[in-house]
Amino acid sequence: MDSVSHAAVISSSKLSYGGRVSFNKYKNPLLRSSVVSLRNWRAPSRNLGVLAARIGNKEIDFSDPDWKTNYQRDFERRFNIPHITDIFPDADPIPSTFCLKMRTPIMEDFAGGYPSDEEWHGYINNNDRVLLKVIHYSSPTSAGAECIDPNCSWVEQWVHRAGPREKIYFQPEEVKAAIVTCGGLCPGLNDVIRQIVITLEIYGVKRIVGIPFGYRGFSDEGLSEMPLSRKVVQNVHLSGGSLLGVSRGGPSVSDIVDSMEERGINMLFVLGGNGTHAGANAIHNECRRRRMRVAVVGVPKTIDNDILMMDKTFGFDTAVEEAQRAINSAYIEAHSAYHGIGIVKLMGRNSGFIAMHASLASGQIDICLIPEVPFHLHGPLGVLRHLKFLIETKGSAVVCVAEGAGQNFLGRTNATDASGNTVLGDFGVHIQQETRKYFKEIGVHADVKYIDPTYMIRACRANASDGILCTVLGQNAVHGAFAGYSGITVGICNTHYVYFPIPEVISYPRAVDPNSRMWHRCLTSTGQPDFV
Ligand SMILES: Nc1ncnc2c1ncn2[C@@H]1O[C@H](COP(=O)(O)OP(=O)(O)OP(=O)(O)O)[C@@H](O)[C@H]1O
Ligand SMILES: O=P(O)(O)OC[C@H]1O[C@](O)(CO)[C@@H](O)[C@@H]1O
Ligand SMILES: [Mg+2]
Repeated sequence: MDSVSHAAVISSSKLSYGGRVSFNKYKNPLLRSSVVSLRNWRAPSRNLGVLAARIGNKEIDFSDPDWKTNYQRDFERRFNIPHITDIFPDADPIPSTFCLKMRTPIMEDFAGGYPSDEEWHGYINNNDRVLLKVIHYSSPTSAGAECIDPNCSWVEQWVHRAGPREKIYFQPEEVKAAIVTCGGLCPGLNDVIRQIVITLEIYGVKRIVGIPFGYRGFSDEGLSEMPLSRKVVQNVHLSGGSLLGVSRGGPSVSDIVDSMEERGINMLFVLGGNGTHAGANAIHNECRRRRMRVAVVGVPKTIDNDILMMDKTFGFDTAVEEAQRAINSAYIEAHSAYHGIGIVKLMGRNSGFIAMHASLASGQIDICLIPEVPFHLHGPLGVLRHLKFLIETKGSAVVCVAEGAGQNFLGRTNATDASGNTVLGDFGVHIQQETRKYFKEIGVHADVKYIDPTYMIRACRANASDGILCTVLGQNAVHGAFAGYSGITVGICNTHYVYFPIPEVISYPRAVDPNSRMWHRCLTSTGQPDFV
């Protein structure tokens, strides 16, 4: 009897963004983004008696008639985005240099009394908010219900709307802006760089530089900053990768901030994943500690789509699209061979979003294995037995595995990369070998083909959908910095663009919820049984 693959939801790397997180039946990711422990909370049911939940340092007593108001107040506080006036209360804003010139309205067009040209300026008001959750679950047992209290009450939660403000807190001629790209590659990095530069220039910024090869570029002698302008970035989005280069590891936060001070950088745009954002937040805090008038703004970058609260991160769509070619090849190989089995391994260290979405998109996958959903390989309920069934009934099969799936079947290496991320074992190779062995043992012919397109799905140009996302995120990053915000990141939430405080989106990696509608849709599409 083999062991069951465990849900690898929390990275065991050195990155600890928000302390330890205890997972439980409670489904609301907002609650999970702090240390959450529930007391006297048993199951989502309407008829429970004493109820309380600990959220961060706060205890919620659901019998208190004001619990919702208090929760919302606390939520507002947590999702408040740091502003320059927090440390410089006397900082005076100036009218924005970002021009939103509208055409002169023709009165017939606005017969109902549309605002005049003066009133309709097109800027975002600082009090504008976007609703974080849009489903009003009528029951805690509703599919995918994300409840705060056991009755699954409706609690409005709002986050800050992104975009250009009427007043700005930086004189463009005094700005030196820097862009840095860290972590692994992701389609769309160049699109974001391009748009940040273009938008900065529209505000009137003349000094814009790229920091080469991630945070390392702040400290490594011999790596000099790259002057950026519209001319330099005009066509960079036509190719994949990062114009600036990427890296893992690098200098300490204090060395990075020393370097920023030396270079006179007062706007820093940081493109990266969880680790990079943890770094960006630490840089923001250090700048505040030193009372530097600086804006640090992140743009979440990960093909894995593992950042909390966002509809998606840029590069994810493209990665899913690129994965189609590998899946289709695996399908053709499997379908054309006698008892063909195609296996495709896709990226996704902690989260199976790429594998799940690529499987759904292709319609060619019979078995999708992701880190979040435990499974047996061997035994009567195991994956291999199901493969035998598929060979007997369909004649061929295609399997899609996420890189982080099935890690418990492999020996631990304890190896880490330069950023401290755990180096995973190769489950794709393992399942390929086990499949061959299994069919040999049972005396059934099987023609197993293994495709690992790992870097091919991210080392490519962004598709059109990601291109748009990158463009809007890049613009909003600049708007956020000029509006005086720092320690924030940009994202898309329920199709609207928003600013989040960094700690709230990186407290743990976002993962596929095995109870979600999307995972169930994937199962409906593949037709796979539970392998436990
Ligand atoms: N907790 C942290 N505090 C400060 N810096 C960090 C922290 N974690 C990671 N970093 C730095 O952030 C950079 C990128 O981290 P990492 O290699 O983990 O990639 P990432 O941003 O998570 O992107 P990817 O999605 O590609 O893994 C590295 O230079 C690393 O040193
Ligand atoms: O080989 P590299 O560059 O460290 O990147 C690999 C990692 O990048 C990721 O896509 C994360 O962004 C993981 O899924 C994968 O493990
Ligand atoms: Mg990471």
